[in-house]
Amino acid sequence: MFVTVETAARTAPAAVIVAIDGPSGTGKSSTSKAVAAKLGLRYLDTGAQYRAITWWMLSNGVDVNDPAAVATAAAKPTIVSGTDPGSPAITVDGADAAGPIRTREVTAAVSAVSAVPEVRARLTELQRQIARAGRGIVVEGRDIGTTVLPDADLKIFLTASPEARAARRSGELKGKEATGLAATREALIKRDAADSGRKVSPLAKADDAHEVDTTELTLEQVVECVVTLVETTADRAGQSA
Ligand SMILES: Nc1ncnc2c1ncn2[C@@H]1O[C@H](COP(=O)(O)OP(=O)(O)OP(=O)(O)O)[C@@H](O)[C@H]1O
Ligand SMILES: Nc1ccn([C@@H]2O[C@H](COP(=O)(O)O)[C@@H](O)[C@H]2O)c(=O)n1
Repeated sequence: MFVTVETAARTAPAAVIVAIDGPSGTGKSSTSKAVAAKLGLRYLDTGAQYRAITWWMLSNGVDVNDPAAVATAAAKPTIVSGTDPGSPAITVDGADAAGPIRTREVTAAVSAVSAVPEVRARLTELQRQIARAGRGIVVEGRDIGTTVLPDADLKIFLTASPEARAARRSGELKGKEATGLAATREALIKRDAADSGRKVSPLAKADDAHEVDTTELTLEQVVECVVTLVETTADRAGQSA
């Protein structure tokens, strides 16, 4: 049963569990952080965990294209995720990994590592522990609604056209590792294809997820849409939100 908290800008059931999935660049992280902050919920970025384990593999000389080698090493790194939407943190063996996990090298290798069943089993268990460890939470990823938290109170599947996603990413990279729009578009399509095509818990929309096409929406409009869905879910459960 939900318990309502009234401390955030909007109110939400303290125990609500929200799963947000979707392809790369659809706005999962931005939306999840903003929704969690507005509703006083915790936030978990599961993509950061897959990036963190990938970074550890690369840093420790594990061949990321050798599934057996990745499987053997999967239990070795200690990954700790913060759940404050205002300052999402991630450490690997005690070291701050927030910066290194965002490099192009990690992005290029993460789909291969995340396809290894031993990696998924380990991180799925960690994600479930975090989700159940405290008050309500917004968890974002690729398989949250289908596999990690199939009993989530609310499931959202964000989409956007490849063109919109590439434009968003290119804007983000300006002045850093600047990449052309076409190359960015191809890279995200390739990563989505790998994530959708793997055998174990692929990127997929849960049957009971609400699909939100963000192509023509501002971030603020997407956040408002999801906050309203959380409130409606709470109302349906018989609580004020
Ligand atoms: N509705 C939107 N309109 C315009 N820009 C957006 C919108 N949503 C997110 N963005 C921007 O698009 C970029 C990608 O967003 P974000 O990182 O939240 O996506 P993501 O789905 O989490 O991506 P990934 O799965 O690759 O981590 C960011 O720069 C973000 O500010
Ligand atoms: N639940 C998840 C979340 C992520 N992945 C894999 O991690 C990659 C990086 O995710 P970002 O959200 O940080 O871009 C992603 O491409 C997937 O390979 C996953 O498998 N399951």
